[in-house]
Amino acid sequence: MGVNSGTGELKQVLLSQPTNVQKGEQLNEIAKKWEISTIDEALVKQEFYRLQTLYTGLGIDVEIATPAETMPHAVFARDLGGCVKEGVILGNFAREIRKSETEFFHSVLETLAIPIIGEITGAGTFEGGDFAFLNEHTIAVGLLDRTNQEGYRQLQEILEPLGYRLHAVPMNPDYLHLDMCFNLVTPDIAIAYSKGLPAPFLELLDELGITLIEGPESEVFTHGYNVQSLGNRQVISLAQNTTINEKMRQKGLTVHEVAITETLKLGGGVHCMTFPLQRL
Ligand SMILES: NC(=[NH2+])NCCC[C@H](N)C(=O)O
Repeated sequence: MGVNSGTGELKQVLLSQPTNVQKGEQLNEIAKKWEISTIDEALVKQEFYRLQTLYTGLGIDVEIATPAETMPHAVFARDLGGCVKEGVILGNFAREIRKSETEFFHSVLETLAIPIIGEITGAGTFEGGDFAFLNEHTIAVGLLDRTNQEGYRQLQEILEPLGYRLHAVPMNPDYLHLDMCFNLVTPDIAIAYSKGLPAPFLELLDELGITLIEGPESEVFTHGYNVQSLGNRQVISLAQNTTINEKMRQKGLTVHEVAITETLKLGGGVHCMTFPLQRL
């Protein structure tokens, strides 16, 4: 079980069914241009089903969580925490409306017999959208709108004794999470809004031999960088993001397109919706 990289072959994921999406509040700058009460829940459900079907069709096992109606943002299961090969580190949501998700996902993971190796607590906040493997031993942690210094410190306390090296990536909070700006798609290629990434992080990527497929700031807001790596040079990406999809194909990647537009209005995409449970 477990996840030992960001680009190993994806075998099992956790998705969380959308519920009551209009009852939330818009929590981030990316989502704020849409009035939440106008979001079409039936369409969001259809899109969820589309993603689920795509995963299943690709031979990836999908576990489905069914959150309570009080958890309109739980559809972004990624944010529950981080998964390494030893088990899951549960996060601590920064926004009040998402706090109850931790207990919910805790029980879901227990039911699935997934070990929980730590939890961020107290003044520390950490959301899984900020957690990115760079290689088997190196993990980048975004410090934007949701994960704070104390959350990062607690993560170090949990992961460094296990042999992981962590790197903080402070960025503009308007971009919400690291996974809105940066995603590794093969062991040595990432897609990124590079102008938004801090210089020490760009240097680290260079040292690790990771090259970038780059794009403009506007693609942060169209969820262009929020792709899901499947391993074996394959990714799931949004059908409408033709420019970034073409750039990935030019690098020899196989891009599986999914038609998701309505869910994006809540400020998350395919990567945010997917919590990887197992990669080989
Ligand atoms: N990993 C992500 N980028 N998640 C997006 C989360 C969006 C959600 N509406 C929130 O603001 O919390």
